[in-house]
Amino acid sequence: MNALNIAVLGGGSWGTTVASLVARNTGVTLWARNPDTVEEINTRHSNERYLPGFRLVDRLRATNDIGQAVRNADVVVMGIPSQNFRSVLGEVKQHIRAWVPIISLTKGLELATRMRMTEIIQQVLPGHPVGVLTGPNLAREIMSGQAAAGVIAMEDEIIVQELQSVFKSGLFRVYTNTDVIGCELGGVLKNIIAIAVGMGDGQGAGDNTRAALITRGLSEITRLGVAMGGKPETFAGLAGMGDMIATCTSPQSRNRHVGIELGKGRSMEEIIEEMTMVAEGAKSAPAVMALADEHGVEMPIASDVSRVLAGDATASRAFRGLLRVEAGAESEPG
Ligand SMILES: NC(=O)c1ccc[n+]([C@@H]2O[C@H](COP(=O)([O-])OP(=O)(O)OC[C@H]3O[C@@H](n4cnc5c(N)ncnc54)[C@H](O)[C@@H]3O)[C@@H](O)[C@H]2O)c1
Ligand SMILES: O=P(O)(O)OC[C@H](O)CO
Repeated sequence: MNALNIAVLGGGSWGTTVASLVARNTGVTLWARNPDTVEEINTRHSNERYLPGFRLVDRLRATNDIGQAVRNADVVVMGIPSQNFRSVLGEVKQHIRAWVPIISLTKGLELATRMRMTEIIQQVLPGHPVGVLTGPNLAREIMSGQAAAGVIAMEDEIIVQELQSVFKSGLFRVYTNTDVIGCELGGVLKNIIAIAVGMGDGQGAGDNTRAALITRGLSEITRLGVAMGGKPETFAGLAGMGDMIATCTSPQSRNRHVGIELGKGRSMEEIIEEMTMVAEGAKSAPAVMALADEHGVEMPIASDVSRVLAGDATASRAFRGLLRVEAGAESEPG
């Protein structure tokens, strides 16, 4: 048992899952903005809206007072979707103690600035050690007790090893990595490829097609990730290939779900209206394309997905285009 106080912010699927996992190891306060969610977690040990049918660890405590969660925290964990991340950090700033590490669970970019979440943390709260917890980690599968592996990435080799023991548990194996940029971008960029794979699946594409999209998708996200400062080997690990496989093949993935519905010919408005949870790839796609332009990286799959998301192409046209592209050497884009 650790003696650290951990604040997990965000009472959605992943924030609640991580808080429940960590509560097996040490004290956790989960901050959720919805008072009903807080009441339900504290009295019934469940969060039915996001994790239906699952029981949370009894000793997990929730609050809707962010100051109460953050004031005595030794580590702050951010499970807030990317477009609201900065505003919540602004509230964190009013309560956090000096040098407390901040770990992001979020797999998106801020649309207005194209920034990664760890960049936003460094901007809003300079001096705090920053990191990400990422990898092939579908919340409901972890809640159901299936074995999984993740990665905690921080630049400081000593702090990252200390935090590894906060997050790991019997069936959740946590590896360390010092490539924060690569690990963070692996989680962000795979979401767009999962939408592409979903678009194919929604149109009845085969297993060979899915494998081609995943493999070519991995190569284009690696090119951008490396251009932005990530290490190539990170994209072959859990945060890259691992998360690509989980997200592109799981019926639980929200990003793949968006792609499937687009593939069936539905509009983004209809799809989003029916979803209660976030699909980060749909939000971050324009920022990803702007970064690809800025770094001179060709991303044909992401570019077609972006056009469909923006309503500038239909999924069936884009998908036919993806398969029609003239093939060159395997090491080249396209
Ligand atoms: N669900 C997963 O399996 C999973 C796994 C790994 C990473 N992630 C990532 O974790 C992040 C969070 O995803 P999730 O699955 O928990 O999403 P979710 O849609 O299940 O829940 C999001 C939560 O954030 C809360 N929220 C949104 N804006 C807020 C604000 N301004 N203040 C306070 N709370 C706010 C919502 O009320 C909701 O409780 C995403 O970036 C996602 O990509 C999710
Ligand atoms: O449900 P998704 O598509 O947001 O994916 C969840 C996680 O990122 C999988 O690791």
